[in-house]
Amino acid sequence: MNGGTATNGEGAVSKPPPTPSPLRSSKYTTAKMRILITGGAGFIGSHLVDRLMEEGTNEVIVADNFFTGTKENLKRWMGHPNFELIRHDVTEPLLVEVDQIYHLACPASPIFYKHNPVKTIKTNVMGTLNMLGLAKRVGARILLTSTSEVYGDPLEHPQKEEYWGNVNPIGVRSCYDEGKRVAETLMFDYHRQHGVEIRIARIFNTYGPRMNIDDGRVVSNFIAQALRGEVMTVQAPGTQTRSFCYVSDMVDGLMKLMRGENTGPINIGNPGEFTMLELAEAVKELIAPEASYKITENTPDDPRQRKPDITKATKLLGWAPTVSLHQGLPLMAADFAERLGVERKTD
Ligand SMILES: O=c1ccn([C@@H]2O[C@H](COP(=O)(O)OP(=O)(O)O[C@H]3OC[C@@H](O)[C@H](O)[C@H]3O)[C@@H](O)[C@H]2O)c(=O)[nH]1
Repeated sequence: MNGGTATNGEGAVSKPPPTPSPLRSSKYTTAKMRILITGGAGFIGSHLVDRLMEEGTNEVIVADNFFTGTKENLKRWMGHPNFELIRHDVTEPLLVEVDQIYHLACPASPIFYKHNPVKTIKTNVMGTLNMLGLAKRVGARILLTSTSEVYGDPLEHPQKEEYWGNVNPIGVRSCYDEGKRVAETLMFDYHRQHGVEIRIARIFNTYGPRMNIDDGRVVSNFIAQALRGEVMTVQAPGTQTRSFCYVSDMVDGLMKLMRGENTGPINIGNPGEFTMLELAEAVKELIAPEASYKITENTPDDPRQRKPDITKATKLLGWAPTVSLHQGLPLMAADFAERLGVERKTD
């Protein structure tokens, strides 16, 4: 918990955060931590819920508006005494007494976040303001899942946290990348002005079981297409690169960041870098040798390269990814095949 006073960076001291209700430490409470996860019904959020619930000592509250998340992802925990699910949109204020907030809520697939850009930027700006207001009121530590998209179409490669990015402020991706940049600003202003304990993760492309099958992102598209016997759609030119992190590694990094002493921002991602053509080849090799691909039209402002420098995560959090793309793709394909009802040859 956030115990003492904090300086606002200009020498002034802000008020100490409120102490939790005395009932929280009564003998009837078995949970050590009460943790709110916004977007907890989504892909990364639900894996984080699993990890926190499996620890057995946490009470987990999920707030989700189910725009891209689903109850299905959480069905394992429904009815568990340490678990609560609230249908809630973070653009509205939320009042719950918690110790930690993992603030993940926001559509993350470009086709979804561009679908209603005004809503996306509201989610990033008002949603983060609301969660910071909550953190301030109850003295909770808050972690924001920011994104590699804050680096835009990066002119430095690989991307270090010190790089300020190359972002188009009026483009079709701006609702997301500028939205997350403002969210980071809000986090630091609440930290400096009000002493809120913040953590910022810049997460790079993440994949794994439970991604929406028609999510629109590249790994889910290629796997779903390969399993359905469709042609994989490599968007031009195909030489653009991404670095793909398996979801269990991502969750591990987020938890280490939340529990460590560094505010961040810290890059969490797998530095293995692949062109989209190489990714299509890997899906062919590992999942469906008969699959084929075609080059299709790309969308505006698509970053040409992306690869995290994870020196900070390694040094400050003792974190590094453990699952390679070649190990992770078949695990995700098994989940997709099951959900699609596709029989796969296992020889
Ligand atoms: O079917 C497809 C989909 C996408 N692509 C390409 O694959 C690359 C990656 O695209 P994705 O849609 O998966 O994701 P992006 O890297 O553009 O954005 C992502 O960045 C990091 C996170 O914050 C978000 O998950 C998301 O915004 C792009 O170059 C895109 O052109 C394809 O080649 N084929």
